[in-house]
Amino acid sequence: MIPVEVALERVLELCEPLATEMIDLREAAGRVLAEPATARRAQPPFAASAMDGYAIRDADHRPGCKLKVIGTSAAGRGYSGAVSLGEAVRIFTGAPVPEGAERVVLQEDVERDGDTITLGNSLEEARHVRPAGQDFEDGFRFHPRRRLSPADLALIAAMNVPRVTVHHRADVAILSTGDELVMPGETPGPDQIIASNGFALAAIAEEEGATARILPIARDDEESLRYALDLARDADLIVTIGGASVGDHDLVAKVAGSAGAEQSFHKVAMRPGKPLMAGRLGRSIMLGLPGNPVSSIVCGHIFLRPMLRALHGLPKAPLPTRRGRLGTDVAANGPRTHFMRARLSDADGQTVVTPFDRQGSALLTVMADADALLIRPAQDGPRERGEEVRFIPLKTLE
Ligand SMILES: Nc1nc2c(c(=O)[nH]1)N[C@H]1C(S)=C(S)[C@@H](COP(=O)(O)OP(=O)(O)OC[C@H]3O[C@@H](n4cnc5c(N)ncnc54)[C@H](O)[C@@H]3O)O[C@H]1N2
Ligand code: MOO
Repeated sequence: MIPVEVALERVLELCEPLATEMIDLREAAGRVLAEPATARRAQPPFAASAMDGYAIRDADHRPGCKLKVIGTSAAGRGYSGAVSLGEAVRIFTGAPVPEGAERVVLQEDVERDGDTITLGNSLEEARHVRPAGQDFEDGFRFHPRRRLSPADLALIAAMNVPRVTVHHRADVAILSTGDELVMPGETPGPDQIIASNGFALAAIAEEEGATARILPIARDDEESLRYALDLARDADLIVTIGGASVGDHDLVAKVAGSAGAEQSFHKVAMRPGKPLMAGRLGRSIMLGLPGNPVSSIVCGHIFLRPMLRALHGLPKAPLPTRRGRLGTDVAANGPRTHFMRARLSDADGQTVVTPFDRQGSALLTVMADADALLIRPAQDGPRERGEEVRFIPLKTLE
């Protein structure tokens, strides 16, 4: 058994950024730029008004000053002339500030009578002009090391960049193994259960921006497993579920090995998730997850997410952890890092992490309710309520 950190390093060694492709910006949400986007113009490209009002000279900015309105500058249709002393141009938010004008007075601060405006007594200090290039200059390079967010897309669009170069989405093939499994909606025999884990793993993969396909269930015989692995041979990542342990029917390592898989490791000092394995099979990376539902989902978070991030071009790193206070006493931990399913709450601005009483690796109801995985390091002693602990949030957007 190797420690979780070492196992993660090993799986990440298998993951290099995928090839790149150019796509329309409209398709780029959640993708990772493989090359910087370069602004093809400054923003704003001209000094622009930040308010609706009148563009005037600084020297005319006095209470009671009377100015002649000589034209209009609207967004998309500027005023081509210049503003001299004693003159003003009607201007709207986003419109180019005409030559000569140095500030914009709010329309609320003037009185207009025909073509004349009179500045009021309480004038604002602010110029209400956005200088050209205030947001970014022409040639500005943008290369965030994150999945493109809604704001990132708007920024790239504003840079007048309609297409971007990104890493391919990882193609993840998910393969459940076991004679006991049938798909939801089928009629299980008396000794059968529903293959549930693939749905969680596919969703985790898709949340990370990968495409996921759930392959037909492989039976507990070598031929069926070989056939299923063959269906997955074009995948970037093959995730097998079950058949990873030491039972007579746990054939994944054996069949993958005879198909030419190079195993990086098998068995990790973690709970749940001990019989995890990883390696390479042909052009694919292979991640063999234990069959117990909670084990497979926890391994999906701890290993699959960082692997997909690396394949998509993000830095190789464990999932970020956060700090909180224990909501209850916990007993000493054993030799494996324990990822305890836990609930988060808030007390006086501090996050409180309370592990569920029931931690069985077959309890999907508990896993589904968990807000976080409380991390209990291997061999950690007993801990008391209120002590600081680390956890991995699972439901970040709620
Ligand atoms: N003698 C030992 N027995 C076991 C050990 C061990 O070290 N020595 N490890 C235990 C641990 S820990 C785990 S975890 C499990 C994992 O075993 P496998 O990966 O071989 O998984 P299976 O035996 O195939 O299945 C375990 C469990 O999960 C159910 N399962 C499998 N696939 C799915 C699926 N896609 N959806 C829903 N449920 C699934 C399966 O029916 C079993 O109930 O081994 C322990 N045993
Ligand atoms: O490692 Mo198993 O995943 O404890 O249930």
